[in-house]
Amino acid sequence: MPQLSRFSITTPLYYVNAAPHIGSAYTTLIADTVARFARLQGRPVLLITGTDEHGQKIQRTAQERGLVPQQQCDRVAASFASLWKRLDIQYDRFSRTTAPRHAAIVREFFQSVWDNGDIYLARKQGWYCVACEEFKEERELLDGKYCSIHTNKSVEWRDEQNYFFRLSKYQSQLEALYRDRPDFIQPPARRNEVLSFVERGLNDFSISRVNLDWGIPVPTDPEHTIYVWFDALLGYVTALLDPADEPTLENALARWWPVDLHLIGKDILRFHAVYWPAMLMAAGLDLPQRVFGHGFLTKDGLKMGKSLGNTLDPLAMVDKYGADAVRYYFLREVELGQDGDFNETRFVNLLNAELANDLGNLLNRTLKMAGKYCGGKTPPIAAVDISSADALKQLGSSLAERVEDAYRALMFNRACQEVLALVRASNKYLDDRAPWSLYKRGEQAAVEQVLYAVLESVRLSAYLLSPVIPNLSTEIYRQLGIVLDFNDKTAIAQPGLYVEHARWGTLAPDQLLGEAKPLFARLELPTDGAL
Ligand SMILES: Nc1ncnc2c1ncn2[C@@H]1O[C@H](COP(=O)(O)OP(=O)(O)OP(=O)(O)O)[C@@H](O)[C@H]1O
Ligand SMILES: [Zn+2]
Repeated sequence: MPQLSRFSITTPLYYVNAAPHIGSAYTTLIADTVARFARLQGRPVLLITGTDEHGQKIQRTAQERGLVPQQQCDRVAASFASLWKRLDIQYDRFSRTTAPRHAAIVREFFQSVWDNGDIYLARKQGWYCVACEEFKEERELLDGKYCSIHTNKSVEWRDEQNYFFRLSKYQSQLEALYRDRPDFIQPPARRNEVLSFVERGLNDFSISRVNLDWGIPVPTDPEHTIYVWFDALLGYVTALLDPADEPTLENALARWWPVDLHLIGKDILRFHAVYWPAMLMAAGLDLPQRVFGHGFLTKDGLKMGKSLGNTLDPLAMVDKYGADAVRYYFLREVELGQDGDFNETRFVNLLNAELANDLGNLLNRTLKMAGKYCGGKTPPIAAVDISSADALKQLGSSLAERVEDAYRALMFNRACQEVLALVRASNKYLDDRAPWSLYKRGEQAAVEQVLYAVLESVRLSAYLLSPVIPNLSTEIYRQLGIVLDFNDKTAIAQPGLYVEHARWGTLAPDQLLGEAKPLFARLELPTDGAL
């Protein structure tokens, strides 16, 4: 069997200024779904997430809470890791920028850019948003000098000696990159944003701070601390080290570099699509394959964020509704790249309609019929004996290809809708063929054919939705009498499994079915106990 290509994906390394919220969970859920789909196909996968722990934002937050910065970092990093567990996120690496190995990587990288002549000392004046950890152009600010992302934080004037990175030197190389690799930045709206930013002309940016000790000292001048973003982006590289590796760039880049996909929110697009590739060029390293900047989850039109505090608590959501429900809602409901406003009533209605009714009831009523009409076993027929004109066989046979395309294009809502189309067609098929009447008329062969076609369609749906709803998919398989745990990375990556399970017609005849149980309990509409 040919070796399938490796796949590496990153989420942002989240600031540890506050516990994670549903926005941080959103990016991580998507990344996990992409990673799970690649694993399902048998590809070697590395999913990187982690935390960005340096800088003034963290130092100040720790001060406000009466903690030393490392305590603040340890507490919040742990809350991220435990949320990912609750949401069934299977990351391979959790990169923390306060790890000593990371400092070694940053020093080596800085030195290599320094040796390339791309770092110099100069005076920096400008408006700084501590919540963004970014200098802002005056024209970008709201009235009263507020940050346009952190609308409750006013920017601060800075005038200091900083080390600068010669970004301007990479103007034409960056333009060539965007031209030659039109897919480097996605979706197109984000690409256009970057193109027009770069067209205006790139300025060198400062990569050190003075009067800040919470960070990594500049190797050539320890009075200065490396700018948090210069350090944080390299957290992706540190994460590539195997635990036993010496922390050198060579070791880090040996296996998984370049990263296939940096998945981020649109707030940090410039860092990933402009600064980061230029930094890599300066160090003579390969560039990542693609950067996807998704939209914001909003509340009343404003980006939910830790700094604004207008967030939803993902733990409360998981406690109330379960991980699969949360995963399904965000992947199915929001078109990646667009903003999405969260609405709990819509959440409940969608899950009731699609998971409880369309999918759950279909499985339940078909299993009950199989219990009555086929002795609790899968019907004793083979898929090849079902006519190729059969509606479900037809739809099911081409489904994997469409769903694969959708996952590859990161169009999860489309992937879910494609599967849902088979589920809905199965419900209609069952109603139209009415196996209960066929049974009364003694048409056993027809009953078996109908039940096989529906059960097999449910199985295929569960398989293809498993990157989104791994627990429900495992439960569907169990009820169908098939042992496969979609949270078991090794089990799902067995060679040949994808080819076998992603096609229509895999369900074996005459096998004992599992016990039928309601798959997904209907949710109550929110009243006063709303999230
Ligand atoms: N409202 C949101 N919608 C979608 N993604 C979000 C949202 N908020 C944060 N994210 C994700 O988190 C990343 C930013 O991480 P960060 O740690 O800065 O979180 P934050 O909540 O935006 O913090 P702050 O409000 O302090 O800026 C974004 O690029 C995106 O991946
Ligand atoms: Zn800001």
